[in-house]
Amino acid sequence: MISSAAAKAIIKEQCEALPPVVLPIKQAMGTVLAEDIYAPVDIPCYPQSSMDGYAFSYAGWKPGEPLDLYGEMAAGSNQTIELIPGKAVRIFTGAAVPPGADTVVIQEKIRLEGDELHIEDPELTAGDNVRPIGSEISKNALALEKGTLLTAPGIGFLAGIGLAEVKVYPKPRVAIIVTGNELQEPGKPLEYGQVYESNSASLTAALEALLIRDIQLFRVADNLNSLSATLATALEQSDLVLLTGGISVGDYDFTLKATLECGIETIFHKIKQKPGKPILFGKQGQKPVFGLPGNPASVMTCFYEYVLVAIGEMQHRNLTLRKRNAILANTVKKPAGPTHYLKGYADGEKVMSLEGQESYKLNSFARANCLIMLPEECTQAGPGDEVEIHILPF
Ligand SMILES: Nc1nc2c(c(=O)[nH]1)N[C@H]1C(S)=C(S)[C@@H](COP(=O)(O)OP(=O)(O)OC[C@H]3O[C@@H](n4cnc5c(N)ncnc54)[C@H](O)[C@@H]3O)O[C@H]1N2
Ligand code: MOO
Repeated sequence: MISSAAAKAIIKEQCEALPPVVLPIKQAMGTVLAEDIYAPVDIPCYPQSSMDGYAFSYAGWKPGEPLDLYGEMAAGSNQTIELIPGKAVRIFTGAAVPPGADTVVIQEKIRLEGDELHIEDPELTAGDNVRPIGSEISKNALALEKGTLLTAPGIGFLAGIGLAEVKVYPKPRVAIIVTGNELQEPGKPLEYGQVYESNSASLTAALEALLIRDIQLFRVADNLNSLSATLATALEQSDLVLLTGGISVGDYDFTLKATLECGIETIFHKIKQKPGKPILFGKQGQKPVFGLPGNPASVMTCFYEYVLVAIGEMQHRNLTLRKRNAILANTVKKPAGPTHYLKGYADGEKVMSLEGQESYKLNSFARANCLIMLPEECTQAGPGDEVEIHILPF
């Protein structure tokens, strides 16, 4: 059985970025640029007033003397005014500062007497309140580098330089296959021996939090033929397959067999850890496949510790949970051997291991904001001890 750290390294090495696609920028949130972007135009592409006020030539003005008012420039106006020294044009924020003018005085700092404009701003200097051509970015300059994660402001920036689409590494299309005869849909009454199916809900929510929207859900009974057929379909229609359940050693656990029938190469099966020991990671060609142990807390732990690593590689970004050290507030015990991931709640420097760590329980996970990582050799840690925590992305 491999260690948790080795498993992460293998996933990172085995997964690769999906081929780049061109997307409308409004669909590119959370993707990573697959090319350098150069500005197609100067921004701003004309000298632009940053305030409501009056534009004039600073050199053509004698402080203390009034300027003659001459016309108006509103934002969006395309009229061409050539301003001669000694005159001032009424101007509004965003409007083009006309040729001949180079400075804007704000309207709070003037006095009007008929058509005479008296400037009452002793601090005013040449060029004030005017955004020069190309002052945000000049034409053909590098706007954003390949590898940049597109955030909301980043998308706005690209729109602001006039781009309608961008070449990015796309988000994966994900298939979730939940297996188990005992599973009942939430909202329906439970029969004897049934459990509510929750893995598809938690996985879908975790994927949607990454803005992954192309998610297909398959529910399959514990039957090798059905599972193999469903897995084959899922592989055809997605970039990443997540199975839950059926990966252990029971007579009705068919996940490993189905992956082999579908030509999936097993990269590893089982990690020296708790929860989630029987996890399987395989690939069909370049397509990653995870067999997640069915217990709901194992599914979530494996998603955040391992599946995120794979999705990050596929999207050309690092999605690994952020790590830091924290001071443990209570006592935890474990046998030497496996790495343990405990549901924890971190508050400032301190972290508390929550009640209810068994892998069938989500009630502690629902209140957690981190996972406490207890390394293989650790057998006990207590109040005041420093532990490594992995911050959950919510
Ligand atoms: N003899 C052994 N038995 C088990 C071992 C072992 O090493 N030897 N490992 C245990 C561990 S650890 C885990 S984890 C589980 C993993 O089992 P499977 O992946 O085969 O999962 P299932 O048996 O199908 O389900 C486990 C558990 O989770 C519930 N479940 C499954 N799917 C869902 C779902 N979609 N929503 C909610 N709950 C689900 C299922 O009802 C079971 O209670 O194996 C141990 N056994
Ligand atoms: O390691 Mo399995 O995930 O508890 O219960």
